[in-house]
This record gives sequence, C-alpha cells and structure tokens, in this order.
Amino acid sequence: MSTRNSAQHGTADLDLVAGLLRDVPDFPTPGIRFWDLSAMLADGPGLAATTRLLAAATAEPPDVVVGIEARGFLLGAAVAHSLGLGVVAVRKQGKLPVVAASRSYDLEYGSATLELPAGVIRPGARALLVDDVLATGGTAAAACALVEGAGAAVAAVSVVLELPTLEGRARLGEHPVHALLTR
Ligand SMILES: O=P(O)(O)OC[C@H]1O[C@H](OP(=O)(O)OP(=O)(O)O)[C@H](O)[C@@H]1O
Ligand SMILES: Nc1ncnc2[nH]cnc12
Repeated sequence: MSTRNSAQHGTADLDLVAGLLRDVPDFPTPGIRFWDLSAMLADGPGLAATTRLLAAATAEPPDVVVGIEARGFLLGAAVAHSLGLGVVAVRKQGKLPVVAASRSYDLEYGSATLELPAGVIRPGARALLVDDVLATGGTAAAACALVEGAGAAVAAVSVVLELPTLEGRARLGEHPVHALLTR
C-alpha cells in the first residue's frame, strides 16, 4: 500500500501523525537515525488518528491483532480495542512463561529473539500485525513466521513508519504491508 494514499486515509489524520514524529541522530548507536513516536503516543488526537489509520490495513476485519514488543504493544492494543478484537503480545525472549515458538533475527542496531505465547492464537485466524517502524523487516518477518507457525494467517503488517532504504518490505515477501508514512 502506498504512502499517503488519500483515497483510503484521511489526509488530515496523516498530516497530524506526520507532525508528531521526530528523528534523533545517533541513537541507539552512532550512525542510526532513530524515529521516535513518543510525542504521537502522548497526544490524544494523534494517537486516535494513528489508531484509525493502522486499523484500516485490511478491507476485511482480521480476527486478532498481534502487537510486537515494545512499541507495537501500545499501538496493537489501541488498534485491537478500536476493532473490538483481542491483542496477542509477541515478546522479546525470556519474558513469557509459556512459549509456543521463538524466532531470532537481526535489525538495524543488533539482534534479538521474539517469542509467541502458547495457546492464544487460534489456528486459521487472520492476524493483523502492528508495530511502529518497519526498518530492515527482521522484526516483522520473525513475527509473521511465529504467527504462521501457529497455523494462523497474516492478514497484513501495519506500521506507522516505513524506512524504505532498509528494504524491509522485500523481506516480508507476499505479506501485505500497510505503512502510513515513509521517511
Ligand atoms: O524492521 P526492523 O529492522 O526489524 O526494525 C523495526 C523494529 O525495531 C524497533 O524495535 P526494537 O527492536 O528497537 O525494540 P523495542 O520496540 O523493544 O524498543 C521497532 O519498534 C520495530 O519493532
Ligand atoms: N531508525 C529506526 N528508528 C526507530 N525504530 C527503529 N527500528 C529499527 N530502526 C529504527
């Protein structure tokens, strides 16, 4: 899905969200331009606009929302609530007491492992994955693999911000990607 697709998204909502993002040089390591969504999350109308736009990722409503640690938890819960759905928290390694599966991956500034909680995704369910940023795509690809490993389907990956130079979309193969903005 293209950025700033005004046929599907309210331009006013997108402008509001875009105005609440900020970039921080050299965080968390030198050379990384880090996109910080804290101001958007702290702004009532900004969070509401972001939630509306992220929830519009699929024409058909999904069955469940998956939020990716950590910033994806906040957005995923908001999107799930707006759609009347539950949210599954895909967590970094070592946080969940009962794990269905784990998946390791690399990202712009390191590597990590994600884990899916056991017994909370119904096989056959259509899951909407939500996160703040799509950069290299390592995180989202790992989350997709976990969801599919549980027998569910990825309806779409919905993010606020895509960093296209890092080619994360290519890493997600055929999975539909819905990015509100690119930088
Ligand atoms: O597309 P990628 O290159 O995988 O990068 C995107 C991921 O990086 C950030 O999370 P981070 O791992 O920094 O974790 P946090 O949200 O727990 O801070 C961001 O919230 C995405 O989840
Ligand atoms: N540049 C970046 N800004 C914010 N989150 C990120 N996750 C991976 N790369 C990122």
